[in-house]
Amino acid sequence: KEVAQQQKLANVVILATGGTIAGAGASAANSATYQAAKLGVDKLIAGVPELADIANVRGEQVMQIASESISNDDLLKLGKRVAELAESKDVDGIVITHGTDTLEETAYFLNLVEKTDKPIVVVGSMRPGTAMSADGMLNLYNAVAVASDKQSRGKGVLVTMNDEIQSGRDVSKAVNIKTEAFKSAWGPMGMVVEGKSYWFRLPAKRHTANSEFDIKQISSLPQVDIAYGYGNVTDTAYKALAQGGAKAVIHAGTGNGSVSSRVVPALQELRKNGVQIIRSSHVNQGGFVLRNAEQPDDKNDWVVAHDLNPQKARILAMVAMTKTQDSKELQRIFWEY
Ligand SMILES: NC(=O)C[C@H](N)C(=O)O
Repeated sequence: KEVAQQQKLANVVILATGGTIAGAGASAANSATYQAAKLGVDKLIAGVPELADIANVRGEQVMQIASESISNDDLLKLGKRVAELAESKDVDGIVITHGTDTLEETAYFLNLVEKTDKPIVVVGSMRPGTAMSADGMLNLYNAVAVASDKQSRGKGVLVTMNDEIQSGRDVSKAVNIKTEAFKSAWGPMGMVVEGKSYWFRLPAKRHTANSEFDIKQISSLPQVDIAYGYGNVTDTAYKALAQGGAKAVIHAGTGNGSVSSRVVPALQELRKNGVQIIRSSHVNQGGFVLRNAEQPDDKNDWVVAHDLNPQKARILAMVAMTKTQDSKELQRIFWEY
């Protein structure tokens, strides 16, 4: 009977990378003071015995770090392992446990480069497993439930936090002290309740199997950096980033990606020297940057990030620049993904 049950269940691999979901604090009262990336994947799985009721789960430790320390090389390593597993006949879905600080970046990266329809779900937690009302167990259970569900196929990389199913493209960490931490300007795609998913929306942007990018063809990512716009800003950071070797600078601009008159000449100069300038917005919910609004992008040969926040714009710029150095191509890619 047990064998028959196992045959019916989906095979889900949990790739663990660290983060608070693998964190531990000194006392149950420590919900914010703790060390991330302490528990191994086997302990995470053993902590949620109910996983065995919804999937045949096995774990792999890909790395063990807090997500603020994730590098481009780490992204490539994780991305390549996900691609290998997605090609394997006996894998139906993949869950990635991840710190929440850069979870939105990794989820978007995978959304761009994994050529598969199989569910890929990225999940984290806001409290360590040792804390009262820890959220990691339920988030992980929900992630495995969504990764096991045939309905999750072809919907791009997903994020399950706080009972919501979010698009890995749209979602962003919006609050850092609540378990309701992840928001998307365009709303969640669905809900997951007691292991069952309820879907309401589909992503309109290109992703995964329909993407022109393939992790198997990417061996390194170009350096792309971000500089922040604010009152009284100077051009020092922008120039320093270019001097440090940035191939593109994301302008984390005020409002609709507006650029201070003190910074405009430096950005025009950088562009003349071959650095791509990409205007994004650092407004918290729903930045929306349009070409030639606020700045003459056609004249300056700059690119706009549209609704992508600066950290997501960095991911797309890096991936796109593995294929093209042409600003018009870059802009097309920013509209399509
Ligand atoms: N909640 C978290 O996971 C935060 C942690 N600093 C991380 O991103 O790894």
